[in-house]
Amino acid sequence: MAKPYIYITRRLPEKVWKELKRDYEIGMWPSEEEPVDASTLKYEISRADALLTMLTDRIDADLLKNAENLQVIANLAVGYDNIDIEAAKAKGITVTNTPDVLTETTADLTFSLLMATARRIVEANQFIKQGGWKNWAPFLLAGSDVHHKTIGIVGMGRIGAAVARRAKGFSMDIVYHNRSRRMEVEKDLGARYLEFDELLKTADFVVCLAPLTTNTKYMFNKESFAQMKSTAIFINASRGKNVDENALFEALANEQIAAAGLDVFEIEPIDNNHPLLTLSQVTCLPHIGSATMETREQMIELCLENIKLVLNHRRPLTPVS
Ligand SMILES: O=CC(=O)O
Repeated sequence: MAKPYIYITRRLPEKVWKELKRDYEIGMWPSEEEPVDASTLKYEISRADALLTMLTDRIDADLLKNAENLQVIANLAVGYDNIDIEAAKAKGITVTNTPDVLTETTADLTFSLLMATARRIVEANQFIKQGGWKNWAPFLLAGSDVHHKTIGIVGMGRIGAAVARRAKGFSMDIVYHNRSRRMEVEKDLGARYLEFDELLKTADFVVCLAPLTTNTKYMFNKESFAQMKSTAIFINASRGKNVDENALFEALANEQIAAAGLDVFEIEPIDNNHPLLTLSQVTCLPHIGSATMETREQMIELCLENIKLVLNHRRPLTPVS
Protein backbone atom coordinates (compact mmCIF):
# COMPACT_ATOMS: atom_id res chain seq x y z
CA MET A 1 0.00 0.00 0.00
CA ALA A 2 1.25 3.50 -0.82
CA LYS A 3 2.49 5.50 2.12
CA PRO A 4 0.26 8.45 3.15
CA TYR A 5 1.51 11.69 1.65
CA ILE A 6 2.33 14.73 3.80
CA TYR A 7 2.94 18.05 2.06
CA ILE A 8 4.79 20.79 4.00
CA THR A 9 4.37 24.29 2.56
CA ARG A 10 7.79 25.65 3.63
CA ARG A 11 11.25 24.13 3.82
CA LEU A 12 11.81 22.86 7.34
CA PRO A 13 15.03 21.41 8.75
CA GLU A 14 15.51 17.77 7.83
CA LYS A 15 16.04 16.70 11.44
CA VAL A 16 12.39 17.46 12.27
CA TRP A 17 10.82 15.32 9.53
CA LYS A 18 13.52 12.76 8.65
CA GLU A 19 12.11 10.04 10.87
CA LEU A 20 8.69 10.31 9.29
CA LYS A 21 10.07 9.17 5.95
CA ARG A 22 9.89 5.56 7.08
CA ASP A 23 6.10 5.60 7.25
CA TYR A 24 5.12 8.59 5.10
CA GLU A 25 5.91 10.12 1.79
CA ILE A 26 7.03 13.71 2.41
CA GLY A 27 6.78 16.58 -0.07
CA MET A 28 8.02 20.05 0.73
CA TRP A 29 8.11 23.50 -0.83
CA PRO A 30 11.85 24.11 -1.33
CA SER A 31 12.14 27.65 0.06
CA GLU A 32 12.25 28.67 3.70
CA GLU A 33 11.55 32.32 2.96
CA GLU A 34 9.21 32.35 -0.03
CA PRO A 35 5.68 31.03 0.44
CA VAL A 36 4.42 28.18 -1.70
CA ASP A 37 2.93 29.43 -4.98
CA ALA A 38 -0.77 29.09 -5.70
CA SER A 39 -0.56 26.50 -8.46
CA THR A 40 1.74 24.22 -6.44
CA LEU A 41 -0.54 24.46 -3.43
CA LYS A 42 -3.56 23.64 -5.58
CA TYR A 43 -1.79 20.62 -7.03
CA GLU A 44 -0.45 19.37 -3.70
CA ILE A 45 -3.76 19.80 -1.92
CA SER A 46 -5.33 17.53 -4.55
CA ARG A 47 -2.99 14.66 -3.71
CA ALA A 48 -1.98 15.11 -0.06
CA ASP A 49 -3.36 13.15 2.88
CA ALA A 50 -2.01 15.80 5.24
CA LEU A 51 -0.86 19.39 4.92
CA LEU A 52 1.46 21.30 7.23
CA THR A 53 0.65 24.94 6.54
CA MET A 54 2.03 28.36 7.48
CA LEU A 55 -0.06 31.37 8.50
CA THR A 56 0.82 32.86 5.12
CA ASP A 57 -1.06 30.11 3.25
CA ARG A 58 -4.64 31.02 2.56
CA ILE A 59 -6.66 27.80 2.59
CA ASP A 60 -10.11 28.85 1.42
CA ALA A 61 -13.22 26.97 0.29
CA ASP A 62 -12.24 27.26 -3.35
CA LEU A 63 -8.85 25.68 -2.78
CA LEU A 64 -10.33 22.99 -0.56
CA LYS A 65 -12.59 21.89 -3.44
CA ASN A 66 -9.46 20.28 -4.90
CA ALA A 67 -8.79 18.17 -1.80
CA GLU A 68 -9.49 14.54 -2.61
CA ASN A 69 -7.71 12.65 0.15
CA LEU A 70 -6.93 15.39 2.63
CA GLN A 71 -7.57 14.36 6.24
CA VAL A 72 -5.74 16.99 8.22
CA ILE A 73 -4.36 20.51 7.98
CA ALA A 74 -1.85 21.27 10.72
CA ASN A 75 -1.30 25.02 10.87
CA LEU A 76 2.05 26.18 12.26
CA ALA A 77 0.48 28.93 14.37
CA VAL A 78 -1.99 29.33 17.18
CA GLY A 79 -4.13 31.60 14.96
CA TYR A 80 -5.99 29.93 12.11
CA ASP A 81 -7.78 32.80 10.40
CA ASN A 82 -5.93 31.80 7.20
CA ILE A 83 -8.03 28.63 6.98
CA ASP A 84 -11.73 28.36 6.17
CA ILE A 85 -12.62 26.13 9.10
CA GLU A 86 -16.24 25.63 8.04
CA ALA A 87 -15.25 24.54 4.54
CA ALA A 88 -12.67 22.13 5.97
CA LYS A 89 -15.23 20.73 8.40
CA ALA A 90 -17.75 20.26 5.60
CA LYS A 91 -15.19 18.06 3.84
CA GLY A 92 -14.39 16.13 7.02
CA ILE A 93 -10.90 17.60 7.24
CA THR A 94 -9.46 18.08 10.72
CA VAL A 95 -7.66 21.38 11.37
CA THR A 96 -5.10 21.71 14.15
CA ASN A 97 -3.12 24.65 15.54
CA THR A 98 -0.23 25.13 17.99
CA PRO A 99 -1.52 26.55 21.27
CA ASP A 100 0.33 26.24 24.61
CA VAL A 101 3.82 25.58 23.23
CA LEU A 102 4.11 29.22 22.14
CA THR A 103 2.29 30.94 24.99
CA GLU A 104 5.22 32.06 27.15
CA THR A 105 7.43 32.89 24.16
CA THR A 106 4.77 35.09 22.58
CA ALA A 107 4.07 36.75 25.92
CA ASP A 108 7.82 37.51 26.26
CA LEU A 109 7.79 39.16 22.85
CA THR A 110 4.60 41.10 23.56
CA PHE A 111 5.97 42.44 26.81
CA SER A 112 9.34 43.23 25.19
CA LEU A 113 7.53 45.18 22.50
CA LEU A 114 5.60 47.07 25.15
CA MET A 115 8.83 47.88 27.02
CA ALA A 116 10.70 48.77 23.84
CA THR A 117 7.94 51.11 22.72
CA ALA A 118 7.53 52.76 26.12
CA ARG A 119 11.26 53.28 26.65
CA ARG A 120 12.03 54.05 23.00
CA ILE A 121 14.67 51.33 22.84
CA VAL A 122 14.77 51.00 19.05
CA GLU A 123 14.87 54.75 18.51
CA ALA A 124 17.69 55.03 21.05
CA ASN A 125 19.65 52.30 19.31
CA GLN A 126 19.25 54.03 15.94
CA PHE A 127 20.15 57.36 17.52
CA ILE A 128 23.56 56.10 18.65
CA LYS A 129 24.34 54.08 15.55
CA GLN A 130 23.50 57.04 13.32
CA GLY A 131 25.96 59.20 15.28
CA GLY A 132 23.31 61.30 17.01
CA TRP A 133 24.70 61.05 20.55
CA LYS A 134 26.65 64.23 21.18
CA ASN A 135 25.63 64.99 24.77
CA TRP A 136 23.67 63.69 27.68
CA ALA A 137 20.49 65.73 28.20
CA PRO A 138 17.79 65.58 30.89
CA PHE A 139 15.01 64.61 28.50
CA LEU A 140 17.06 62.83 25.88
CA LEU A 141 14.88 59.98 24.55
CA ALA A 142 12.65 60.20 27.63
CA GLY A 143 9.85 57.67 27.35
CA SER A 144 6.99 56.49 29.56
CA ASP A 145 7.10 54.46 32.73
CA VAL A 146 5.80 50.92 32.60
CA HIS A 147 5.77 50.02 36.30
CA HIS A 148 2.63 50.94 38.26
CA LYS A 149 0.79 51.87 35.07
CA THR A 150 -2.46 50.30 33.88
CA ILE A 151 -2.29 47.63 31.21
CA GLY A 152 -5.50 46.88 29.29
CA ILE A 153 -5.41 43.46 27.69
CA VAL A 154 -7.94 42.88 24.93
CA GLY A 155 -8.23 39.13 24.42
CA MET A 156 -7.55 37.30 27.68
CA GLY A 157 -6.67 33.91 26.29
CA ARG A 158 -3.59 31.92 27.20
CA ILE A 159 -1.19 34.55 25.86
CA GLY A 160 -3.19 37.38 27.43
CA ALA A 161 -2.93 35.67 30.82
CA ALA A 162 0.82 35.14 30.36
CA VAL A 163 1.24 38.84 29.52
CA ALA A 164 -0.82 39.69 32.62
CA ARG A 165 1.57 37.61 34.77
CA ARG A 166 4.49 39.62 33.40
CA ALA A 167 2.60 42.87 34.04
CA LYS A 168 2.03 41.81 37.65
CA GLY A 169 5.81 41.55 38.05
CA PHE A 170 6.02 45.21 37.03
CA SER A 171 3.40 46.18 39.64
CA MET A 172 0.96 47.15 36.92
CA ASP A 173 -2.78 47.44 37.38
CA ILE A 174 -4.40 44.91 35.06
CA VAL A 175 -7.70 45.45 33.30
CA TYR A 176 -8.97 43.25 30.49
CA HIS A 177 -11.72 42.72 27.99
CA ASN A 178 -12.66 39.30 26.65
CA ARG A 179 -15.65 37.46 25.22
CA SER A 180 -16.07 35.80 28.62
CA ARG A 181 -14.84 36.54 32.13
CA ARG A 182 -11.60 34.82 33.19
CA MET A 183 -12.10 34.24 36.88
CA GLU A 184 -8.68 32.69 37.50
CA VAL A 185 -6.86 35.80 36.16
CA GLU A 186 -9.12 37.98 38.27
CA LYS A 187 -8.43 35.90 41.36
CA ASP A 188 -4.71 35.20 40.84
CA LEU A 189 -3.58 38.53 39.41
CA GLY A 190 -6.27 40.94 40.53
CA ALA A 191 -7.22 41.66 36.91
CA ARG A 192 -10.47 43.62 36.48
CA TYR A 193 -12.91 42.96 33.65
CA LEU A 194 -14.00 46.09 31.76
CA GLU A 195 -16.25 46.72 28.80
CA PHE A 196 -14.18 47.51 25.71
CA ASP A 197 -14.91 51.26 25.72
CA GLU A 198 -14.16 51.52 29.42
CA LEU A 199 -10.84 49.71 28.94
CA LEU A 200 -9.84 52.09 26.16
CA LYS A 201 -10.44 55.08 28.43
CA THR A 202 -8.66 53.54 31.42
CA ALA A 203 -5.52 51.85 30.12
CA ASP A 204 -2.07 53.39 29.72
CA PHE A 205 -1.11 50.42 27.56
CA VAL A 206 -3.76 48.88 25.34
CA VAL A 207 -2.57 45.46 24.24
CA CYS A 208 -4.41 43.60 21.49
CA LEU A 209 -4.16 39.83 21.78
CA ALA A 210 -7.55 38.89 20.37
CA PRO A 211 -7.73 36.33 17.57
CA LEU A 212 -8.94 37.64 14.21
CA THR A 213 -12.63 36.80 13.73
CA THR A 214 -15.55 38.53 12.07
CA ASN A 215 -16.25 40.12 15.49
CA THR A 216 -12.76 41.45 16.10
CA LYS A 217 -11.88 42.65 12.58
CA TYR A 218 -11.10 46.40 12.76
CA MET A 219 -12.17 46.56 16.40
CA PHE A 220 -9.40 49.14 16.78
CA ASN A 221 -10.65 51.93 14.57
CA LYS A 222 -11.08 55.71 14.56
CA GLU A 223 -13.64 55.56 17.40
CA SER A 224 -11.49 53.28 19.55
CA PHE A 225 -8.35 55.39 19.20
CA ALA A 226 -10.39 58.53 19.92
CA GLN A 227 -11.32 57.09 23.32
CA MET A 228 -7.77 56.32 24.42
CA LYS A 229 -5.67 58.62 26.56
CA SER A 230 -3.36 60.97 24.67
CA THR A 231 -0.50 59.28 26.56
CA ALA A 232 -1.68 55.77 25.66
CA ILE A 233 0.58 53.25 23.99
CA PHE A 234 -1.05 50.71 21.69
CA ILE A 235 0.49 47.25 21.23
CA ASN A 236 -0.68 44.69 18.69
CA ALA A 237 0.71 41.16 18.79
CA SER A 238 -2.29 39.24 17.41
CA ARG A 239 -3.40 39.98 13.86
CA GLY A 240 -3.02 43.14 11.82
CA LYS A 241 -6.59 43.10 10.55
CA ASN A 242 -7.89 43.71 14.07
CA VAL A 243 -6.70 47.27 13.47
CA ASP A 244 -7.66 49.90 10.93
CA GLU A 245 -4.14 51.03 10.13
CA ASN A 246 -5.24 54.30 8.53
CA ALA A 247 -7.05 55.19 11.74
CA LEU A 248 -3.99 54.19 13.77
CA PHE A 249 -1.75 56.35 11.62
CA GLU A 250 -4.09 59.34 12.01
CA ALA A 251 -4.33 58.84 15.78
CA LEU A 252 -0.53 58.76 16.10
CA ALA A 253 0.15 61.58 13.65
CA ASN A 254 -2.45 63.79 15.38
CA GLU A 255 -1.08 62.87 18.81
CA GLN A 256 -4.39 61.41 19.91
CA ILE A 257 -2.30 58.54 21.29
CA ALA A 258 1.42 58.52 22.12
CA ALA A 259 2.98 55.49 20.46
CA ALA A 260 2.45 52.03 19.05
CA GLY A 261 4.33 48.74 19.04
CA LEU A 262 3.28 46.44 16.21
CA ASP A 263 4.31 42.86 15.52
CA VAL A 264 1.55 42.34 12.95
CA PHE A 265 0.10 44.30 10.05
CA GLU A 266 -2.98 44.38 7.86
CA ILE A 267 -0.91 43.24 4.90
CA GLU A 268 2.26 41.29 5.57
CA PRO A 269 4.98 42.01 4.71
CA ILE A 270 4.03 45.67 5.21
CA ASP A 271 4.90 47.90 2.26
CA ASN A 272 8.16 49.71 2.89
CA ASN A 273 6.48 53.01 1.99
CA HIS A 274 3.62 52.55 4.44
CA PRO A 275 2.98 55.81 6.35
CA LEU A 276 3.17 54.01 9.73
CA LEU A 277 6.84 53.29 9.07
CA THR A 278 7.60 57.00 8.84
CA LEU A 279 6.64 57.61 12.48
CA SER A 280 9.42 57.50 15.07
CA GLN A 281 6.88 56.62 17.78
CA VAL A 282 6.07 53.34 16.03
CA THR A 283 8.17 50.30 16.91
CA CYS A 284 7.61 47.50 14.45
CA LEU A 285 8.57 43.88 14.15
CA PRO A 286 8.03 41.38 11.31
CA HIS A 287 5.50 39.05 12.99
CA ILE A 288 7.98 37.27 15.27
CA GLY A 289 5.80 36.64 18.35
CA SER A 290 6.69 32.97 18.71
CA ALA A 291 10.00 33.12 16.87
CA THR A 292 12.55 31.45 19.12
CA MET A 293 14.47 28.37 18.02
CA GLU A 294 13.07 26.32 20.89
CA THR A 295 9.45 27.29 20.35
CA ARG A 296 9.47 27.00 16.57
CA GLU A 297 10.87 23.47 16.91
CA GLN A 298 8.18 22.57 19.41
CA MET A 299 5.50 24.02 17.12
CA ILE A 300 6.74 21.93 14.20
CA GLU A 301 6.85 18.81 16.37
CA LEU A 302 3.30 19.45 17.53
CA CYS A 303 2.09 19.85 13.93
CA LEU A 304 3.75 16.59 12.92
CA GLU A 305 2.38 14.77 15.95
CA ASN A 306 -1.12 16.01 15.11
CA ILE A 307 -0.72 14.83 11.53
CA LYS A 308 0.46 11.38 12.60
CA LEU A 309 -2.42 11.01 15.04
CA VAL A 310 -5.07 11.95 12.48
CA LEU A 311 -3.55 9.75 9.80
CA ASN A 312 -3.67 6.91 12.33
CA HIS A 313 -7.36 7.61 13.03
CA ARG A 314 -6.68 9.03 16.47
CA ARG A 315 -7.68 12.31 18.04
CA PRO A 316 -5.06 15.04 17.48
CA LEU A 317 -3.57 16.80 20.50
CA THR A 318 -4.71 20.29 19.53
CA PRO A 319 -7.67 20.31 17.16
CA VAL A 320 -9.26 23.64 16.40
CA SER A 321 -12.63 23.40 18.06
O1 LIG B 1 0.87 34.70 14.79
C1 LIG B 1 1.27 33.63 15.14
C2 LIG B 1 0.43 32.57 15.56
O2 LIG B 1 -0.80 32.66 15.39
O3 LIG B 1 0.95 31.58 16.09
